[in-house]
Amino acid sequence: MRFDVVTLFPEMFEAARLGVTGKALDTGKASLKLWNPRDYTDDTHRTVDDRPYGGGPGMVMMVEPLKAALQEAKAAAPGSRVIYLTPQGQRFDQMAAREMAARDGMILLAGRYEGIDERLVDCCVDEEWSIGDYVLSGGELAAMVIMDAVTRLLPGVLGHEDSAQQDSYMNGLLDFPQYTRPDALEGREVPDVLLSGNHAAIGKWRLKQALGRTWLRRPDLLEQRELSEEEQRLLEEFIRTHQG
Ligand SMILES: Nc1nonc1C(=O)N1CCN(Cc2ccccn2)CC1
Repeated sequence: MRFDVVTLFPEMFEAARLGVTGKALDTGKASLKLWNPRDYTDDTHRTVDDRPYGGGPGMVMMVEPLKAALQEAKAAAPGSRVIYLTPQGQRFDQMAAREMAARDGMILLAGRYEGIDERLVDCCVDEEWSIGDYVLSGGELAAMVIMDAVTRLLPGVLGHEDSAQQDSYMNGLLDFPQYTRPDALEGREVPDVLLSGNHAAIGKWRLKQALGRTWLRRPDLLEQRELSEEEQRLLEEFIRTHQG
């Protein structure tokens, strides 16, 4: 997976060199190249923003430096589609992450200021994606969210047990509660079943908790998910005990 990112703040992507994404980069399962429009300016102040036609607050990313950086990235990654991070984009989710993880690469365009010139979107952007309905200071964090979610899905990046956990977590349910030492914390005990060593009972307890939590917190997810007979029974059991 080749990630190319057009950004005015390449330093932010040092964070991608840590943890799971850092290991994926170190082992060559992913690569990251940054393209800074400021390197494509030709004035002494290295200007990268300009005033919007029509007036109004804020600045827009200047066309020429951005276009030059984007063209270089496209030349270096000819097969990669250009993704523009913007609140106006389609909502990114796990299904989108899975689809993107199957690609050879992507060029992520991280905008700052009030955005980019619409003619650049028309000529050079293939897809617009949003990570949620809130306004960030730029597209860099959104780009890193997508890079992280996609990288975790690349073959060999997560260990087998992690990817199994990832699958269980994302099988359309919220995660079950997690516990670790000590087994008693200020009078609060770890559920006995988790200390029992009975893996069948532990699995059943975890599935019931995942179903129950999803019912309580994200009933919308349950509506999209077929339940097996056992899952239906476990959920009904959870609801009965929850309602007392
Ligand atoms: N939410 C999000 N999910 O992806 N990106 C965001 C996000 O908030 N931002 C902040 C504004 N930036 C610049 C901008 C401003 C206006 C129009 C287009 N671009 C883009 C990235």
